[in-house]
Amino acid sequence: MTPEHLPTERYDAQLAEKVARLQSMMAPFAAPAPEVFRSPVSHYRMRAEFRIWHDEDDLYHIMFDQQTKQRIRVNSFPAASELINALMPAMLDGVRDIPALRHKLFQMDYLTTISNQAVVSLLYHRKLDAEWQQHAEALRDKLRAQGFNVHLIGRATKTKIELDQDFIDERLTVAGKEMIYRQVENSFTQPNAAMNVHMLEWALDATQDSTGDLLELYCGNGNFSLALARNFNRVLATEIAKPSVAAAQYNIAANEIENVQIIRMAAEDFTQAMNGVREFNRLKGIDLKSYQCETIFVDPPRSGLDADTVKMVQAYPRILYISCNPQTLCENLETLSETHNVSRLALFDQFPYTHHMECGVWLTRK
Ligand SMILES: C[S@@+](CC[C@H](N)C(=O)[O-])C[C@H]1O[C@@H](n2cnc3c(N)ncnc32)[C@H](O)[C@@H]1O
Repeated sequence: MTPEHLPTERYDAQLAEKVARLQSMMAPFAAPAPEVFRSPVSHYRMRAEFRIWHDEDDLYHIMFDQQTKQRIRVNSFPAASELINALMPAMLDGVRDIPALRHKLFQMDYLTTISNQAVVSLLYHRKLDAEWQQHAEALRDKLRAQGFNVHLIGRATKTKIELDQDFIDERLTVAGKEMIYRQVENSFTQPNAAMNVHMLEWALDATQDSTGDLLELYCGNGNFSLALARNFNRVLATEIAKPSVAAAQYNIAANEIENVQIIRMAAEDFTQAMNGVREFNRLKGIDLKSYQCETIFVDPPRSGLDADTVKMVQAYPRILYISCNPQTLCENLETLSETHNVSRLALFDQFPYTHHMECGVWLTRK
């Protein structure tokens, strides 16, 4: 695959290979056949980052070939949203002839939503000054006059200048209900919006007959917490990153959801609190014992769950586990499968044309 050409004709074969690979990885755990969710074959990524190459009076977006490390010029990027593709030439046109915007610009990061909002970050190897800000504001206004709903951010060492805001608001219809999700620049969000909706709807379906409350670790901006709130009395969710927690708090209010509480804490610390190893100020005023959690939901980073958290998770009758790395999922399942059955398995093709797989398991106590 080159950045400008997606082998769409090979999409089905590549997905079939992933299904077979996942099935063989999950065979030791007697998992059922996966429920498979296809991605759109193009324009599926809501975010993309490019290096910027300066060539005399011109400049363009580039990527590096992962194998050969060679530089590849990228005029269009069909994996990314239509909005990113429309913004890419507009950004270059806006920067090319303005030395204050162009000087030592080395990267542009794009984040977009299907609600058609965008934030573009310009990264520099130099200090940003008032002149930069003045020209960036002019560029932003020019882009808006062209019809883009865009926000610009300048970044340099220890500096972040947001011209007006560093977030955009996504709107997703999840099982018939429109949800608002604030997404913050440089914070985690699911990259493939269509696949995110499949994941949310699958999680809702898996937990539809739940009773009691839900405990969630690694909740990000409340993506799953808010969608799943309708299946539980209450949701208690934790997340380490401050901007994501702030976005989650906003999203609770914006969606008028009253049964979700977010705590900013590392999963490892929360596990210690649950095990009574240590007391934490952040948990003051939160009556953990009042929660009747029969289900736990985890969506950890690629490294999976640490050993103590696996043990803590294992105490719950039902476990919903979304993973962007089946390798670490399988490592965790070696322990979890001692006490739980894999009742459902799903493959979400979040990363088409790559080897990466996103999957979900629904575990029920034996
Ligand atoms: C795969 S993302 C999932 C986020 C969210 N569930 C979603 O769908 O957008 C993993 C999240 O775990 C958070 N995280 C990473 N390490 C953590 C830790 N040690 N404790 C708690 N959260 C952590 C990251 O900030 C990120 O938001």
